[in-house]
Amino acid sequence: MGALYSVAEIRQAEQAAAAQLPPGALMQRAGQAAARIALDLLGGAPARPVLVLAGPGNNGGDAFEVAANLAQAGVDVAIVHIACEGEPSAETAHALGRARASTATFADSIPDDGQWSLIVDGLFGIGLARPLEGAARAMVEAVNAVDCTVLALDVPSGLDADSGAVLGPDGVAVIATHTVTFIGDKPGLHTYAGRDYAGEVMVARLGIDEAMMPGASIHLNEPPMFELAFVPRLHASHKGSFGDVAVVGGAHGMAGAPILAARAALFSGAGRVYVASVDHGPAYDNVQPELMFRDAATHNFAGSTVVAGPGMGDSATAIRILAKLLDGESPLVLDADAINLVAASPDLQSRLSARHAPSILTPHPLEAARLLGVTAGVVQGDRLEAAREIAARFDAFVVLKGSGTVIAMPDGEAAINPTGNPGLASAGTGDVLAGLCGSLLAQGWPARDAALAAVWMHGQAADRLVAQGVGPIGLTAGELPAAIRTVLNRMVAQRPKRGGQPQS
Ligand SMILES: NC(=O)C1=CN([C@@H]2O[C@H](COP(=O)(O)OP(=O)(O)OC[C@H]3O[C@@H](n4cnc5c(N)ncnc54)[C@H](OP(=O)(O)O)[C@@H]3O)[C@@H](O)[C@H]2O)[C@@H](O)CC1
Ligand SMILES: Nc1ncnc2c1ncn2[C@@H]1O[C@H](COP(=O)(O)OP(=O)(O)O)[C@@H](O)[C@H]1O
Ligand SMILES: [K+]
Repeated sequence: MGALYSVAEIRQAEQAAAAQLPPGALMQRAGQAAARIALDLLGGAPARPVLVLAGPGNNGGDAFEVAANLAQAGVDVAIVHIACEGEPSAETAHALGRARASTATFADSIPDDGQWSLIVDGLFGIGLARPLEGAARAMVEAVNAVDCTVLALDVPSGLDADSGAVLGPDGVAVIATHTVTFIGDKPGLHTYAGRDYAGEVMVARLGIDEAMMPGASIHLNEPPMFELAFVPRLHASHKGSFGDVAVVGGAHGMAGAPILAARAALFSGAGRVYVASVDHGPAYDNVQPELMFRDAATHNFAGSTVVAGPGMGDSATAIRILAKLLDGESPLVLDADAINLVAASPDLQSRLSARHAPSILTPHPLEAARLLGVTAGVVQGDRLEAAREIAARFDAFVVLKGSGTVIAMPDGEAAINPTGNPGLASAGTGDVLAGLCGSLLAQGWPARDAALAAVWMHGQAADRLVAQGVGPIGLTAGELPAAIRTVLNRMVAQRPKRGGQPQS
């Protein structure tokens, strides 16, 4: 499965492998793998030269190997090198010698009028220690101003491989169309700014055996992580077999938010779905008359999975209802205002931590920041750490939303979601996700699998809609439930077979 490794873990694997190999072997393999990908991207004899940017460290060494290999393959290559102040590593010095001995030419800076068939970014990799300044910064800005295919070596220069943040308050990083990353995949390529800067990510393992890699605690959220939880339905089933969901929210002026969550629950297979309004909500939904409407203050939630928060507001009634729900035994999804209410109340926080039934929290970065008592900038600067911290603090399953949503479990396991697109950046899509999480819980899914599958399907549904021309611009939250239903039924149909008795 798609393991993601921290920089520290990659360094550990690199050292273990290098100890068993001739000097420079890993860098040579990195150069060969990247040159193969570069030749594929060029797709035949290029009309224009390839520009290779080589930094002061070993990322620059990889770049020299790529340059030498491309030159050997008959490609016209120009190299711009930022030399290091001291001595380069032995393998980088060797790679530089190979590049100098090849037909590649060296220039002091990127020519203003240069036109390239491909730019190879070998400025900085996992050794990036501080924001880019001076010549390096100017070079990155020049690359980003050119409309050209850009292949980043290991990591787009300027991007933190652990967090997906661009280094520095006003930092810059290379916007690559493709990234070939070495030894193992890295979380920062898939979350926060990472998806925009890395482009398509390819992993070159450099011949390092899986067994030599450290056990990963972070994975890409892909179907093998959760697909066994999809169960085909038995003929001998009825609506009571698929659980009840009650969505609590809908303060004055916010009646639509719980309805979106409720529709998502209905379209993803919950047996019965209620909307419990905190503020005298509508009597029925004429688009989805299957939904049942109740008063949250008097509704009996026993036996239901509860999704609390969409449009819930912060009234005394909302706080009282939330306290009761936190003390109850129903599986809970807490979203939006329910998260804000918990963040503002040490009393609600201790009730949440003390729960025995599963809780899934679905904060966006600002809601997560309120829970942690920090700014949204701090959360975004290390999304994995923020999600894990909330999961540990409240013994809950956490979905930290945004590009590259992070899912963190109370036991420290974490995943980064690769599906979804900016079409989801519109009001109400989070309500749909909360309703989907609640629906899977109500159908008996373990909280871990429910959180992983809900996030993946929500993004996949948006990706399918965009592929059909429905978005990204103008995609509405209300269009998601039907698309989620299609994705879910496909997942059930494609689920790997498991022998044994029918499951009820
Ligand atoms: N070792 C191996 O077996 C393998 C390694 N591989 C490759 O090596 C890469 C890691 O190499 P690396 O450790 O040399 O770090 P790298 O990313 O080149 O940067 C360090 C240099 O940059 C400098 N520097 C840092 N930040 C800076 C800034 N903001 N502005 C200016 N300078 C800055 C820093 O200087 P210092 O901080 O020491 O002053 C140092 O000179 C890895 O990503 C992969 O591509 C592969 O070949 C596989 C085998
Ligand atoms: N640029 C993006 N790429 C991928 N997913 C996104 C993007 N922007 C938003 N999303 C997703 O859309 C949903 C938005 O949720 P939220 O911010 O709670 O909105 P709302 O409260 O309006 O429903 C989340 O699932 C989030 O991960
Ligand atoms: K790079």
